[in-house]
Amino acid sequence: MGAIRTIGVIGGGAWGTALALTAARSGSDVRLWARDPGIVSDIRSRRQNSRYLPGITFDEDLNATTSLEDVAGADALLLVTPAQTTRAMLAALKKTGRAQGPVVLCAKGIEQTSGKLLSKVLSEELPGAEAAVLSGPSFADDVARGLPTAVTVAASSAKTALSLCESMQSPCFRPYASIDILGAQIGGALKNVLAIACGAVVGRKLGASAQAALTARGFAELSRLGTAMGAQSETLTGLSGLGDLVLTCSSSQSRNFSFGLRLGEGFMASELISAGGKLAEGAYSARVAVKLGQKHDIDVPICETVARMIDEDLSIDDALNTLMARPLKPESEVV
Ligand SMILES: NC(=O)C1=CN([C@@H]2O[C@H](COP(=O)(O)OP(=O)(O)OC[C@H]3O[C@@H](n4cnc5c(N)ncnc54)[C@H](O)[C@@H]3O)[C@@H](O)[C@H]2O)C=CC1
Ligand SMILES: O=C(CO)COP(=O)(O)O
Repeated sequence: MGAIRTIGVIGGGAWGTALALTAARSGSDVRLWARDPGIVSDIRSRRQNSRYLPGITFDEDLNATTSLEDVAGADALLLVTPAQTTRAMLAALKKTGRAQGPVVLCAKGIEQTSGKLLSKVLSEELPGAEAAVLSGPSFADDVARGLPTAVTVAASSAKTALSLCESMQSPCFRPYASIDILGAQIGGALKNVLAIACGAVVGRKLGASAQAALTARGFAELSRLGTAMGAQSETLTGLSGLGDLVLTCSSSQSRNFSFGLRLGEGFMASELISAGGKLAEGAYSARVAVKLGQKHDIDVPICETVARMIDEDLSIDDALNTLMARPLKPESEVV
C-alpha cells in the first residue's frame, strides 16, 4: 500500500463528520458521503452539521456529497454508519464498482443477526478489500473541536496501518498503528455494553465504588471474551479496549452511558428504544455478546444482565441483585 492521499468518508453523522474533519486537518483530500441532502447542504453552505454536531462551526471546508460514486474511488474509505447498516452499505459500495483498497471500519458493534464482527461482514461483501479498524477513546464532539485525541488504527498489514495513520494524523489527533483488527473491534463493541451497565449504576445512585467495581469486572469480561476470540492482550489493555472502556464508563457524554443512566433512573429499555433518541450501539450488541460468550464458553455476567435489561425490561434493582447474588469465585484464573 502506497501513500494514501484521498479519503472517502461514508456516513454524515457525528463520527463521520468528525473523522472527515480529522483527515482534512491532516492534509488529505477528503470527500464525505451523507444519505441526507440536508446534512450535505448544511456542511457545504454553513460549515456545520447542526443535527449531529450542534454548536460547532468547522474551520475546514468539507467536500460533502449524497452520491456514493463520488467517494467510492478514494485511496481509502472510512465506513462510519451504525454497525447494523454495515452490510447494506458495503453492498451499495459494491454496486459502484469498488472492489479493492482499504476499508476502515469505524462503527463499534457486532452484526446482530449473524453475530459476526464487521471485518467478517466486509470479507463477505467485498472480498477484495483490505480490512482496517479505527477505534479508541474519542468522542466525536471532542474530535470535531480539535481537542487532543489518540486512537488505534489496525489493518491486516502493518504497511497499510501506518499509511492510514499518516493520512489521519495532526497535532490534535494521534493514531497508533496495529495489526490486530480483531482485538480493536471486540474492545469497541463490548465497551458499549459495559458503559450501559455503568450508566445504570450511576443513574440509580449506587456510588462511585460500585461504578469502579463494574468497570473493572467489565474489563475482566472484555479481556476473557476478547482473548478467547483471538484478540491480542496488548490491544485489549490499549486505547481501543481499556482506554475506551474507561472513557465511556465514566462520562455522560457517552450515549451508551446516558442510555444506562436512564435505565438506572427507572425507565424501561423498551420505552427508551421506542422513543427513538440517540444511537446506543450497546443496546444492539448486548445479546450478541452473550451468544459469543456461550460459543466460546466464557462467562459474561455483566453483558448478560444488560441484555436482560434490554430484552426483558429487567429493572435495575433486579439486575443488581442478580449480579451481587452470584456464587463467590476467584478474581482471576490464578487463584
Ligand atoms: N459519536 C462518537 O463519538 C463516536 C461514534 N463511533 C461509532 O460510529 C458509528 C456511527 O456513530 P455516529 O456517527 O456517532 O452516529 P450518528 O447517530 O451521529 O450518525 C449516524 C449516521 O448514519 C446515518 N445512517 C443511519 N442509518 C443509515 C443507513 N441505513 N444507511 C446510511 N446511513 C445511515 C445517519 O443518517 C447518520 O448520518 C457508531 O457505530 C458509533 O459507535 C465511534 C467513535 C466515536
Ligand atoms: O465510542 C465512543 C467514544 O470512544 C462514543 O461513545 P458513545 O457511542 O457511547 O457516545
